[in-house]
Formats: sequence, structure tokens, C-alpha cells
Amino acid sequence: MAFPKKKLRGLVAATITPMTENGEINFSVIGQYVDYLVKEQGVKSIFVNGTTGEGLSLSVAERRQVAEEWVKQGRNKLDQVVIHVGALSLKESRELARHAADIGADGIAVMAPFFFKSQNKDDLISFLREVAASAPALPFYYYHIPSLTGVKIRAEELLEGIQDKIPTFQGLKFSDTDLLDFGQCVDQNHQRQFALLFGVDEQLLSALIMGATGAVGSTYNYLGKKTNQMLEAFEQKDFTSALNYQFCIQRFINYVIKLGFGVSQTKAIMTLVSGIPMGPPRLPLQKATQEFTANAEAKLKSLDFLSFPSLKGGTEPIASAC
Ligand SMILES: CC(=O)N[C@@H]([C@@H](O)[C@H](O)[C@H](O)CO)[C@@H](O)CC(=O)C(=O)O
Repeated sequence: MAFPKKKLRGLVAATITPMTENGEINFSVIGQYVDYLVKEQGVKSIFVNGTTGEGLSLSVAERRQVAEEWVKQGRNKLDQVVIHVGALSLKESRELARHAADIGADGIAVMAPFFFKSQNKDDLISFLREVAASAPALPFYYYHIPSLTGVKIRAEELLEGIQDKIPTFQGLKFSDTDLLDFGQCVDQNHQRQFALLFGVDEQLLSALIMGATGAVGSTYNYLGKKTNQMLEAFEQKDFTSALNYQFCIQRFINYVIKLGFGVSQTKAIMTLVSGIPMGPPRLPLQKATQEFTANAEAKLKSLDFLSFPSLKGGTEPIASAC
């Protein structure tokens, strides 16, 4: 049975795939991106080619190149690089799993196929098992994101007995708001030491109380530092401060959700906050509007989330700052 050298925990940034204005992958900024995550956001683990990384909009060749670049640039800087290798084609998924192992990734994750959908837990596990078996030395994570895959098999149900079928199974990335399901994943898995990573950033504190061992999300790219402060307060049992941090993060996410928030907007916000160009998304997604970016910038300023001085709102304390 394969066990990770270190358990995947803490904040894991779901990385964006930077692109040029022509829609090609901009590999040249990935090194800078790694440094930004580590130094400015205190985030040392990443989840590559997932939803935020537009993994399913990339060709297999591109997915391989993106994974390679993150592993290369993250060497000796990042704790863990997990590659999402899910695909509609089992063959492609297996190829990507083998490739992740070859390049020295720290783990692989797979979401449920979403065109022909598994009708029950056993069918889904059959697919996952084949992929996991292609990288038998790598920790395997199931990526549960029913809002996008349409596969509603409860995670709690899937976890039951999964390690008998998939010996490399190490945990779950749970991108759903069903805290009953998530709580039961925790409750029924005390002994197994799985990594139970929550994926709804605006509700992370509730999941921490339920027993989440970490979190994977898009906002940790630019709100990692603030979220780490929440994790620290939670660790120290300072629940009042932890709640204040969560509310503060919610104020921003709630605001952008009302404007219309997704991968395109994440790219625009990350460009703004980090100064690293993330470029446009790939079709069928459309670039975030200038109006969205201006509104998001004003909100970030009002919450004092922008760290570079030129964009800060002057020297006066900001009333609603977090
Ligand atoms: C549907 C979606 O994109 N969810 C995000 C969240 O981080 C989400 O952006 C955040 O909670 C804001 O709603 C992540 O769970 C996705 C993710 O981790 C990934 O890119 O693989």
C-alpha cells in the first residue's frame, strides 16, 4: 500500500492555467506563480489541472506539459503537487496518471466522468480503480464536485470500503455544500487517516469544525494569507477571530458571486492581486468584463485585501477592513 511521505493538509491552491492573449498556455510565468504562492500567500501545496486550471478544456498534450512545468518549478519550493488526471476517456486518464507518476508528482486526483455517468458507487469505483492502478505508487484522491459532474453519488457512500478496491486511496477533495455528507465522511473514517479536503472556500470554517484536514480551492491563490490566518486562529481555538476571518472572506466571495463568479473571474482577480498575467480563459468560457474587474478591485481595496501599496486606499484606516 502506498502512503504519502507527508499527509496532504492545510491550504492547497487550485492553480489557474496562465494563458497568453492568443489562448496558448503561458508557461513562462509558472515559476513566478510558485514563488508568489509560497512567499506572498503562504500556500505550499497545489492542485493542478482541476476546475480552476481548466484541465478539461486542455488537450492531453497540454495537460502533460502543464503538469511537468508545475512539478519542475515547484521542486524544493512546494510541499505537494497533486495532478488532476480525470477525463471522459479511461485511456486518457490512465495515460495522465502514468505521466504524473513519471514526472514525480505527489499525488493524483480524479473526478467522476460526466458524459456517460456512473449510475452507482460500484461502477464509479471501477473507473477510479483503473486509473489509480496506472500509478500504483502515487496517493489517489477522489475529486467530488457534483455541481459540475452531475454525478450525485454521496461521498460518504463512495468512501465505504474504498481502500479494499483502491489500495492507494488517500482521501477526498469535497467540492460541495452538503455538510451532512462531508461530516459523515469524517465521522466514519476516524481510523483510516484519510485526507478530507474541503473545496467550498466560503464555508471552510464550518468544514474545519466538522473535521476537514485541509482545503483545496481557487481563492487560496489570492486569499491564501487571509485564510491561513483563519486556520491559525482555529488551531489556537480562537473561534471569534476565526469567524471574523471567515466572514471577511465571505464578504468578498459573496460580492463577486453576485456579480457572476467563475474561472474567468478568478483569472482576472488573480492578475489584479498578484500582478502576474493569467490571461483569458479558453472557450467556451468568456473573459471577465472590465466592469467586473473594476468592481472586484474596489471591493478588495475596501476590505484591505490588496497588498501592493499603489492600490491601497491611502493611509487612513479602512472602516470595513478585515
Ligand atoms: C466550483 C468551483 O470552482 N469551486 C472551487 C472553489 O474554490 C470556489 O471557487 C470557491 O469556493 C468560490 O465559490 C474549487 O472547489 C474548485 C477546485 O478546487 C479546482 O479548481 O479544482
